[in-house]
Amino acid sequence: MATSPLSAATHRWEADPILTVEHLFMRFGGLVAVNDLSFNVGRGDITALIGPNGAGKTTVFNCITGFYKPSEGRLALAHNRAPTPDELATVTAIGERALVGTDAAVYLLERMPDYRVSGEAKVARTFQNIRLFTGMTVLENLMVAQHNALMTASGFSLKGLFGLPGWNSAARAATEKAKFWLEKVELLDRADDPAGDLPYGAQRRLEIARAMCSDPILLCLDEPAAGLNPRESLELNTLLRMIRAEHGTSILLIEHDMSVVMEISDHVVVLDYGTKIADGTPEAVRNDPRVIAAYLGVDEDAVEEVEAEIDEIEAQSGATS
Ligand SMILES: Nc1ncnc2c1ncn2[C@@H]1O[C@H](COP(=O)(O)OP(=O)(O)OP(=O)(O)O)[C@@H](O)[C@H]1O
Repeated sequence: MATSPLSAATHRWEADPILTVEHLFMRFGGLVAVNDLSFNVGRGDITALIGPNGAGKTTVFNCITGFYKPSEGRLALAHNRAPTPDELATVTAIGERALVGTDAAVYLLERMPDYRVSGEAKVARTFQNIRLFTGMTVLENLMVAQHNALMTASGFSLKGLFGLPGWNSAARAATEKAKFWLEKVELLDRADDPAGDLPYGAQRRLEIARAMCSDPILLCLDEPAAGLNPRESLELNTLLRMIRAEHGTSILLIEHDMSVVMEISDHVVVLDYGTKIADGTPEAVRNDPRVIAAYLGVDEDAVEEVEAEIDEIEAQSGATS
């Protein structure tokens, strides 16, 4: 993986973005669910997209992962290194969905259907409501996730039925990868059980394992901590840190659980009514009066009041330290 030299003052999402969202709009009839949204996801970062209910977070995920075609905007995903302005201008102008070079590639996700976003651009996602094949075994769920690789190995023919070597080795590799991820999410001993029999927290981990079986470079998780107890939330933090550290996978997550967001994120982007109201480190965002106002549900006039209160609290804590 190419890395950029980072000075202490530079954030990864500025110096080496893996995803650049520019002027994204999503309209449903008269409703503007996402309104001129721009932000970067840093390569190797854990980035959280947060905001009150109905702020537009899932809609942003649906645009990134090809489930929705955005009304306007550019979503550039960069493999290996960020594209130069020239490369970005070229791929935009020629109307192609990607510019693939020998050392790097850039994909314009707004031009791609969901199966290409996952298969070619290598973006995987999980959903707010768990979507496992509950009647299949835990292992089978991870094999299905590798369907594309196995189909390619089969030459889209009957090679698999005749046990030809290419297909056999691909099937072996898929089983090994599935077992690897089952071990990482501590579900190897449940491999042969129906996925629907797993407790809720384990099903959430299985979803993440399934997404990782497609070797994503960007993993998008929609509320991974929803419904987890505090111990399971801590285990989730450990799992996501491991995925980032050992696999270099960048992670973008939507999350309401602030203990997860503040604990593991490098970067937090805050939406309210489809508009970005804050973008920075967890510390900066936590103390941002607009964020506090949005979460407390106070109107704009009250923001200055909240700001003054924060200033006062900070002045007091500064005086006592
Ligand atoms: N397919 C759709 N058709 C019409 N309106 C939609 C559609 N999808 C989302 N919306 C609307 O867009 C707005 C943003 O919804 P979205 O689900 O993206 O918010 P969210 O921030 O993910 O909310 P939550 O935290 O509750 O999941 C809401 O007003 C929602 O009703």
